[in-house]
Parts: sequence; C-alpha cells; structure tokens
Amino acid sequence: MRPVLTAATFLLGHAWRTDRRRLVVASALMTVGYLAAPFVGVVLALFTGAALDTDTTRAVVLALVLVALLVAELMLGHFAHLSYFEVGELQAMNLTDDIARIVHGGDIARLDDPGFTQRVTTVTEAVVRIRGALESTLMLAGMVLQVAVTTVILGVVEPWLLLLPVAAVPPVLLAQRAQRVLDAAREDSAADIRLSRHLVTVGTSGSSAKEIRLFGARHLLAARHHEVWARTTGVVWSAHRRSALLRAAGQVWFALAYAAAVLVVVHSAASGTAAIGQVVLVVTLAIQVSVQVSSAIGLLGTLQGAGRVVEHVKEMRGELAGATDPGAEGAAVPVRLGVGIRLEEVTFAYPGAARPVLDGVTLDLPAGATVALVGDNGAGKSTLVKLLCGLYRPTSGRILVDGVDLADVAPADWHARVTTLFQDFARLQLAVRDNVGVGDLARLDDDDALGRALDDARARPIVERLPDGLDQVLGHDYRDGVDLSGGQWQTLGLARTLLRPDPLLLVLDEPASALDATTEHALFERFTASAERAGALAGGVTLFVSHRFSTVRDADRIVVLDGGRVREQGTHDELVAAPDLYAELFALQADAYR
Ligand SMILES: Nc1ncnc2c1ncn2[C@@H]1O[C@H](COP(=O)(O)OP(=O)(O)OP(=O)(O)O)[C@@H](O)[C@H]1O
Repeated sequence: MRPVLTAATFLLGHAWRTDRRRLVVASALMTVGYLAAPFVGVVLALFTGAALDTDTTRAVVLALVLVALLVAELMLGHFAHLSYFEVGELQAMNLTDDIARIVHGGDIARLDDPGFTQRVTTVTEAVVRIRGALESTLMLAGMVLQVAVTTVILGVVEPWLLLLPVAAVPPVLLAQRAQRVLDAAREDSAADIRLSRHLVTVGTSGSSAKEIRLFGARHLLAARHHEVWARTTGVVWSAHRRSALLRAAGQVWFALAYAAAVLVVVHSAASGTAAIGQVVLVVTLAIQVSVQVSSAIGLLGTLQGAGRVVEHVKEMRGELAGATDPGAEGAAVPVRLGVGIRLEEVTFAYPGAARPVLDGVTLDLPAGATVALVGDNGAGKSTLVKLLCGLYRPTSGRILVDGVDLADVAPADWHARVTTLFQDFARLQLAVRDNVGVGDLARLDDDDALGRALDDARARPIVERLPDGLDQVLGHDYRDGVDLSGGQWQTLGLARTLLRPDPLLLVLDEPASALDATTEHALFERFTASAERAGALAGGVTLFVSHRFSTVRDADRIVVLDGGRVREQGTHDELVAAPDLYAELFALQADAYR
C-alpha cells in the first residue's frame, strides 16, 4: 500500500502546485460523475416502484432523472480528462528531468556501474506510465467515494450487505501480490530489455546499416535479438501467468460474495420483507460494487507501479544528495596557469574492475605546453583524459592544477575551464547553433563568438552551405534535418571545443581517427593555433591523443603510456633517439608511409 500512498501524495501534491484550478475542476467533475452511479440504482428502484404502481407521471420524471444521471456518469469523466491530462504530461516530463539530473549529478563513474544503469533503465521505461497515473489517482478517489456511498445505500436496504466491500479486501491483497510479481520480473529482465533495444537500434538504424549489410550480419543480429527476446518474454510471461492467477483467485472470491448478497435480498423479497424495487436496487448496486472493486484493483496496480517509479526517483535523489562532494565548496581554480598541471602517483580503477587502468602515473604538463599522449589501444589514454577533465576522481594519488588539488575544487568550476573534443564526441541532432554553442552556454546566442569559433575550426564553409545557416537542424531523423559527413561533424565538434575563450586545459582525444593523415594534421594545426592563443592568454595546457606520429611529433612533450604506466616521455627527437617503444612504433609507421 505504501507505493500507492507515495504515488498519490506525489501526484496530487505536484498537481496542486502546478495548476490547482484544473485539479479542483477535474476533482469536482469526477466526484459528480462517480456519485451519479450509485444514485442510478436508487432512481431505478424508485422507477420500478412507480411502474409497478402504474404512476406514469412519477415514472416519466424518474426516467428523465435516470437519463440525466447516466449522462453525468458517462460524460463528466471526459470533461475532467481535459483538465488533468496536461498536468499528467507535465508530471512525466518533470520526473524525466529529475532522472536526467540524477544521471548528470554526482560522480560520472556511477554510469560505469551496471546496477545503477539498470535502475535508470527501469525507471526511465516506467516513467511513461506516470502520464496516466494522475488520472488513476482521481479515479481511485472517485471509486472509494462510490463504494462508500453504494455501501451506505446497500446497508440501509439490508445491514448484512455492509459486508460486501469487506469481501473486496482479499482480492485487493492478491492484486498487490500480483503486481509485485510483475515488477520483480521486469526488474530482473531490465538488462535483457536494454540489450534487446540496443539490438533493435543497431539492426534498424542508418549508421550501422552499411556494415550489417556488407558483413551479412542481419541474421546474426536477428538471432541474437530473438534469443534475448525469448529470455525476456519467458521471464515476463511466467510472471504474467502467476499474476493473472492471483488476480483471478481474488475475483472468483468476490463473485461468490456477490452471489451471496443477491441471494440474501431475493430471500427477503420471497418472504415479503423486501419490495421488488429493493431487489432491483441490490442487483444493480451489487454489480456496481463488483465493477468498482475490480476497477479499483486495476487502478491500485497502476498506482503501485507509479509509486515505485516515484520511490526509485526519490531514492536516487536521496543518494545523490547524500553523496559527499568534497569539492562543492572547495578551493578556487587558478585564473591563469603559472606552473601547470601535475599528476602525482595517480592510480585509477573503474568500479568493479579487478585491476587498475592507470597505475602510479606521475606526470607534469607545463603551463602553455602542447603535450601529446600516445600508446597502444587500451593503454589508458582516454581514461587519463577523463581524470584530467575532472569527470572521474583518481582511486589514489592527486592531480594538481598550479598546486591546487582537483579533489578540492568544485567540479563545475574546473569543467568551466576545460574544453574537450572526445573520441566519441556528441553529435547533437539539434541546430548548428546548439552544436557549437553548447561549448560555452553563455555564448549560445552570441553569433559573433559562434562565427569566430567556426572560423577557428574552418567550419564556416560547412555552415554557409546549409539552407538555414546557424539555425539549420542537423541529423536525418528530422524532416527538415540535414546530415553531415563524419569529417564535417568533427569540424563542428572542433568549433564547439574552440568556443571557450580562456581554457586552462584543451584536450583533443583522438577525434581524428576517421580522417586521413593530411586532414588529421590540418585539424591538429587548427587546434594548436587556438591552443597557442589559450596558452598565451591563460597558460592553458594542450593535450592531444593520437596514434599518428606525424601528428604528435611537433608537440613540446610526448608521453608514451604503456599498460597504465608512463613508459617514456620527451620530445620527438629525444624519444626517437632512445631505443624504446616510441622509436619502435615510429619506425613501423614511417615504413608504412614509405
Ligand atoms: N567505462 C569503462 N568501464 C570499465 N572499463 C573501462 C571503461 N572505459 C575503459 N575501460 C577499460 O580501461 C582500459 C583503458 O581504456 P582507455 O579507453 O583509457 O584506453 P585508450 O588508451 O584510450 O585506448 P584506445 O587507444 O583504444 O582509445 C581498457 O582495458 C578498457 O577496457
């Protein structure tokens, strides 16, 4: 019952705060609509009496009243719907916002925890159900009122009938149990549901279509999808079967109670202690109690589901509030870098991983310098970048920015001075303005600043060719959207990175892997030209990750990572002269270009 109360309190409280006038109008219309139903039985009984007495005038008047009550019962709910459906939509949207806040609040490392992502999937899936939950709450309140009034009327006719709603308690309990069975099955299958959705996306989206067709992988994906689907369906189906059996048992129990009620009043009529009108009243109202109870059980199920979503969101919100953020009120980020960024014995392991990805990394990134990070796949380069950007905290060791420990700095303050183009940079299917402007939200509507960033990234010709220029929506998922080539997306990503005026850390994490060597070199040149400005302005450090030695050779310092440790570092000439990994890999690449 607790989830139901949680849902009702949240939904009514939210509706009251959002639009109390609509809530009051909806409640009033629904109350009248729900009260009409038991009085239909009363008027029908009176009408039967009038008809048996052949009192035509009374019968006609009662028939008209009956019609009015039936119209109220059938229609008022629709008008109430007009009042509350928008509030219901708003509630789903607010909860979705809450979930996004929870996902983006706190430590980003939580997104590497399968337990956390699974809970987020479960809640995000279920949040659509919130849309109809306000309606269910109002309907349930109407039902409770209806059952109360119906019970009083039945009790007046025959006191034994006061027990009829009590007979509804076991079905309610069984329905609750049934709902728990379903919820548990859904939670158990959340990972498979996520996998199934991923397989559908891979199998149907344009971005993966080429490879799937060329490799003839459609059948493999379909087979995997069927496999996951069969597993999920197996679990959910068996839960549905158990749940249906539990609900059916409750309803059979209530049907027996109903039959007993009708027998009681028919017996009274047969013995002359009750009028025929009263038999009509009891048959009509007792049927209503059965409908009311089964509807209320359904509504309770909906509200339990909604309540669980609200509880999950509250729980996650609580965890977020309880998470200690030592940097929230902490040290200030230097305005400009005098010394640089230093990593001291930094070790990092992803949550749940047995071995650290970075192991005792000590490294100096001098102010204003351009540093290249190289190493084999999986050496830990991107992880190091994520730590430097303040997205993850070292498991042990420190990252010092001009002597200030990043752990003591409010993450948002550091993020405001970092600009990055990641390997898997975001392609926002929004306007060009948003794609670039998100790099510095304060400049989202500053066309001059956006223009400068586009020029720095040499992205202006791309935008000039678009029909709506800066306001062109990108992505082929929209009717008026225009899709860009991989290189064009990258160039826009670079413009986004270059929008910030005075970053202390500029990072390019191998976004150029899809480009040829010449284009990659040009991209890095554009980036380093801006980086030099940032270096001169604020002593910003420029860090880029690349596998191409033709690109990294001009860096002031090259750091070679190997198995999560710094293997060697120095200038290109120093490293080529040393008989180690860099010289070996450089020779291999140089041979390939000969
Ligand atoms: N989110 C994550 N959760 C768990 N392990 C991860 C995660 N991201 C990376 N790893 C693991 O950390 C190791 C280092 O990955 P990382 O992406 O830092 O390497 P990299 O040097 O950037 O590789 P590449 O050159 O292929 O981009 C890999 O073994 C990878 O499997």
